[in-house]
Amino acid sequence: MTELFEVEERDDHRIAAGATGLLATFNQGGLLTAADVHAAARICALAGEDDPQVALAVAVTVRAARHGSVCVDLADLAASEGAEDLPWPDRDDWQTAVTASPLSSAGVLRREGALLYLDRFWREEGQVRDDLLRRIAAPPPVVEEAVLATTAGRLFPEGYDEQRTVALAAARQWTTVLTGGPGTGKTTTVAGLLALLTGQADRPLRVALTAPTGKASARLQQAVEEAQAEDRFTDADRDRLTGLTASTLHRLLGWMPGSRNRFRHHRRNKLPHDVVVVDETSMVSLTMMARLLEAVRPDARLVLVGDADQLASVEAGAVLADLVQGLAHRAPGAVTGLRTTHRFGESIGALAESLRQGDSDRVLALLTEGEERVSLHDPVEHAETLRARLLEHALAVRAAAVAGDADGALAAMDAHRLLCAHRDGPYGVAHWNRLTERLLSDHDQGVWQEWYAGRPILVTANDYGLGLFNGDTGVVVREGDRLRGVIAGVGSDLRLATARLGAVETLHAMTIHKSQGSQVGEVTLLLPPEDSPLLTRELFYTAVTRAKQRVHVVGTQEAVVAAVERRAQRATGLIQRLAQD
Ligand SMILES: Nc1ncnc2c1ncn2[C@@H]1O[C@H](COP(=O)(O)OP(=O)(O)OP(=O)(O)O)[C@@H](O)[C@H]1O
Repeated sequence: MTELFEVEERDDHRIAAGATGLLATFNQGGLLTAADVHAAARICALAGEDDPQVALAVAVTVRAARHGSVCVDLADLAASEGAEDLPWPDRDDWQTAVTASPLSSAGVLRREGALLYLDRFWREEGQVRDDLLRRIAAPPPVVEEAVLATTAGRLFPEGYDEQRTVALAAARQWTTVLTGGPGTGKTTTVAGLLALLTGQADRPLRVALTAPTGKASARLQQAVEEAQAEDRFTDADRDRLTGLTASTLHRLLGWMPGSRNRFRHHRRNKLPHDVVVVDETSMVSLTMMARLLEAVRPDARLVLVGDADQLASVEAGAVLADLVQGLAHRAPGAVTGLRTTHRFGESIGALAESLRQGDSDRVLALLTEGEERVSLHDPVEHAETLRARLLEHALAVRAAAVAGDADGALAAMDAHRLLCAHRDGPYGVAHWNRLTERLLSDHDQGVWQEWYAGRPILVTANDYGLGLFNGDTGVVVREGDRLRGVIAGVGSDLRLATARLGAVETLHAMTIHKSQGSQVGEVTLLLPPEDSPLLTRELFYTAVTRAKQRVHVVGTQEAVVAAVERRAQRATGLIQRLAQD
């Protein structure tokens, strides 16, 4: 389905002043925004291109990137539901015009079969493909099979068979994509794999544990350390694995001031690590994957861990899902999957699995069976209960924060979260954050300003100086007569004066996109109406799998069915390009 906007007023900011021809028509028709139109007009002007069909092709390619796609299939777009009434150019004429354009000869526009790219994404996708296939074609690492088998038998005893198979495969090759839903033992496998690899080495291995967000990388480190505390690991294993530190991908690659997509480590200055484990790979954009692959030494193990059924990265690409599908044909051994859930109560696991399979009848049945851990509530009938739940949790966070109990406040904050698909409007995070703060201030006069004890916060930008990372969460706590922002960390929390906290949002409610990489006790998932274009299976799955104990879905049955049946589609060419010789 193609999402169009409706022009609401004469000076709607999405309407481009001065646009003409097809660009103006598609802008007024709600497909292109002013930004798409201006970008296309500028690119065409620089190349001396005045064919309106080419300008339209550039604009829809720019638009696609805004929606997370790295390319666009012109013919598909023209035929897509919702956009049929726009005056699309004839498909063949359009392709011919694009091919003949000076923008194509200059390499600004790139074709790959039916797909049209802007140069940057075309190059990045090609680079990801080439680097991966080069790694996969290289002679495999030399391993001591006898030692490997004995150690694997100890680290992965009976009951850990699935994980043993995956860890052994990863030990025997340079590149592994390890997929699995929540609680399937991905971290357990990584912890065991690291011990297997250090057991093979005659010197301490340099291991990088990394993830797209600080929170996710810290969680990985903590989970690996917890797994290694188990009896299956010997003191010798633990000794060899001391000093593991986790960092965000940006920090691992060496973030440079003033540059978003260029890093200190690259093809000519590789990372020193022998093993690089990336968690939450579904959140990694095409651009970051390209930067990572070029920086990893060819003789370093690379393990890309994630859940391919989750939402894709905020920025363009759907790399993990593409690798799972694309490599399944090209290099099946490189993709390993874990299926058995070890953590969830039966019902959350079953709900996640039915969502993964797209079985809307089963999803509805599970939600309405009367099971305590997963339930569906009508938005109107449930409104009062939802408000009461939000207030109850907000009061619990506040009580601990006012008492100066940072651990208690952080724990209370992670006991429940309201997850929304939208940022704005009646189903959006902004509305529900405001509402919760109003409920809280009706109850407690101390809550009426921006900073108050018990304000849960979400960091929205990296600040390397302060050690804050996009996605970190925390809470404002009273400390004597001052307020402090306490950001949850591994081992120790970070305490900062509230004045130093720049890019933060209130976190009584959170978007599902931003919830990726985190888990909480209970989730209340507020589904938007069935016609919301954001309502997709991946969104639903991601929200449900954030919960450790309980999921309350608030929405109509129609919204549930629409969510299960609609896929979040992104146009990418990686699967096809991985198949090519
Ligand atoms: N084979 C197994 N048998 C029993 N328990 C297991 C097994 N594998 C893992 N577990 C336990 O299940 C829980 C989930 O495992 P783990 O954290 O490794 O999964 P995960 O896939 O990394 O989860 P997530 O990504 O959702 O955090 C842990 O408590 C772990 O100790």
